[in-house]
Amino acid sequence: MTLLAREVGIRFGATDALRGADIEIGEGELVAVMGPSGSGKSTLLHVLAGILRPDRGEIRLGDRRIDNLADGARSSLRLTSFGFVLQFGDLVPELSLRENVELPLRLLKVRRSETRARAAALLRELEVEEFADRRPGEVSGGQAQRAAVARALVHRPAVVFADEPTGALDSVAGELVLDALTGLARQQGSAVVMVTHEARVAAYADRTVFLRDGQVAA
Ligand SMILES: Nc1ncnc2c1ncn2[C@@H]1O[C@H](COP(=O)(O)OP(=O)(O)OP(=O)(O)O)[C@@H](O)[C@H]1O
Repeated sequence: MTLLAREVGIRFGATDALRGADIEIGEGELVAVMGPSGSGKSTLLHVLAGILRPDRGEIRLGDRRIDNLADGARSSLRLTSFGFVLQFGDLVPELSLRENVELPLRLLKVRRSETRARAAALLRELEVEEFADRRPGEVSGGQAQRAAVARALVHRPAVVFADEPTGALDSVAGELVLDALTGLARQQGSAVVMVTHEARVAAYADRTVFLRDGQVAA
């Protein structure tokens, strides 16, 4: 499904964070978003993902307009169609890596046996199986972030949003996370929208979009 933002604007007080931003992410496409600090990268991600509601413009997922959905419908859309990887893995600290990865499927009421099998397969593929029963605080940052990648992809979302997914990692751990994120997304046909300030990270994407002053540069 294509994710499309057209003429999107949002203002925080006196700051126009987005000023008529246009972007289209094709089905299964990996797009990096770059631009100076304050240019609106994170805001664009949050608007595309239905976390922030734009003041103007529209967002569409496939043929469905999603920016004007009620809060409940937007939450359930996020759960079914989107996955998230943030800079500092936002895994639930009280749950094991395995339980964190299973969480989206449990919320979606997928059968228990299938939930277990899918989470286990991803944990194995991302090479964090041996730490699966530890909590996020008991593994390295890179291991936790790979579990966050598994959690973002386990329900095979249409789009995964990643905001500086390797920002807190050294380059070796960062590469493992990017290999995992982009490799799995390509394998299962999930699109990725990834905010980064590093060209090395953007190189994993099919295409890079540049933001400047709240607009997508041509
Ligand atoms: N909740 C908010 N309240 C007020 N201003 C905000 C808020 N969120 C973002 N802004 C402002 O909107 C503009 C865009 O912010 P945004 O975080 O999207 O930029 P960014 O390109 O992701 O920056 P960085 O690379 O530094 O993370 C900035 O001027 C920022 O100060």
